[in-house]
Amino acid sequence: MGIIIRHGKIWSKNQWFIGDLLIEKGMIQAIEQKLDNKNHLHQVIDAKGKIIIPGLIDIHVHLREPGFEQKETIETGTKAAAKGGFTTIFAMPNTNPVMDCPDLITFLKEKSKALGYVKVYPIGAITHKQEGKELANLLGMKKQGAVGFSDDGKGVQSTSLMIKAMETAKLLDMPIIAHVEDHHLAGKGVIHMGETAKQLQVQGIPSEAEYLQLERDLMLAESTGVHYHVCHVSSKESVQLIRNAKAKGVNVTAEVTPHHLLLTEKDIQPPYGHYKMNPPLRTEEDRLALIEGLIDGTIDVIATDHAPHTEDEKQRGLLDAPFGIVGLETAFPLLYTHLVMKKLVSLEQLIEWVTRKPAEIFGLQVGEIAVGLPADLAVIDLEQSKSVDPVTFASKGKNTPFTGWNLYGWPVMTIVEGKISWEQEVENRYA
Ligand SMILES: NC(=O)N[C@@H](CC(=O)O)C(=O)O
Ligand SMILES: [Zn+2]
Ligand SMILES: [Zn+2]
Repeated sequence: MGIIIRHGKIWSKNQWFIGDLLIEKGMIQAIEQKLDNKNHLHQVIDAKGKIIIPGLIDIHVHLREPGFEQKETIETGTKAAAKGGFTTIFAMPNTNPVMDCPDLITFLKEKSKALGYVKVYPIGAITHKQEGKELANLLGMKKQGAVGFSDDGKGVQSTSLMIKAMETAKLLDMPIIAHVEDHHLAGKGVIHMGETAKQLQVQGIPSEAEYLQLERDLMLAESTGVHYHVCHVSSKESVQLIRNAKAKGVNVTAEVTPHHLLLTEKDIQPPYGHYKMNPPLRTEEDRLALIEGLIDGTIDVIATDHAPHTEDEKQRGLLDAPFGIVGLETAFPLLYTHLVMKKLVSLEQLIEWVTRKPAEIFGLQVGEIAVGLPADLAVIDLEQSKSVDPVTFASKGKNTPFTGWNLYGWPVMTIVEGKISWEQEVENRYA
């Protein structure tokens, strides 16, 4: 028995098609105007008025397990992903112990696969314990299924170590996924070094902390030829550096988060902890440069940097709260409501940045809807509106600055390899 999804507006091969879609054995078997359901063999789902798009892909997620299960677990994090319309995520290695060895890569792959909510690809650490002192076992982690290497949460301060990391990753044909941050320049800063930091009399993090290390890395990426991916770009200077590097043919790709696209330092308000993330929210000029960078292809994809923390930790206030906000369960509605509905970008562009593009830059065989491909799908109701309520999150992390925002474009069903992984109707029934 398979599934027929009827009357949906399907995004397939770069165009919209209104009709039926048949899923069997985990694969998309047919897309036609009308499919009949002989002998009622298949489960039928009515998707009239909804769009059916490739399952969303988030290449930057913190699942926190092992070690920080009070913030999130593989189970709650992958459930949150499914609820957000995601079918594939990359998990960052800043766990405890740090994912810096083959066994931990295997642990994450096996546990997430057994749970089955979404496909999880581990990112291994660049350096042993993310201490920035010696390279981790990159080859061993690749063999167990790591898709890239990152010391996310920290910048790699040592230039010589970064050269070694890039040379090794290049040999292994693996990407370096870089959190760029000069720790001396960032100092004890908590938000962007700008107007709001002045008003609140707190130390700021200058844009230089990001873009000077990025400039170093881009030169090294050019000389080593490695695929260098920049995490959570936040400043206009970084956008320009990436633009220039791409024009020179450097093998660089980049991501931006929904919060850096939609918020600035001016939005920072109590509870301050919910506006504290790394890199910080910057200025309106930076925000506009990020949108421009996306549109002109300088920035390739949108990734959430889903970074759950406990409410206790976040209530410690601006100075003492940890950096990071959640993102999986609000990403698509936020971007749809505030970029597409405001006509800054098209729906089709948005879909590209969260499906086909991330698959393309990391060589994944997902991100498209077509007959013969795995059935990884998100069904989305563009007309459904509701306000963000963290109490309803599947994630343990309730740390979002978007509480109360009224948004359109909520996922109603997520299908992973032909199985319904999350369904709004079922959840509502038991709520
Ligand atoms: N983004 C954040 O503010 N925090 C992330 C680390 C990171 O992505 O750099 C975290 O792990 O909490
Ligand atoms: Zn980071
Ligand atoms: Zn991160």
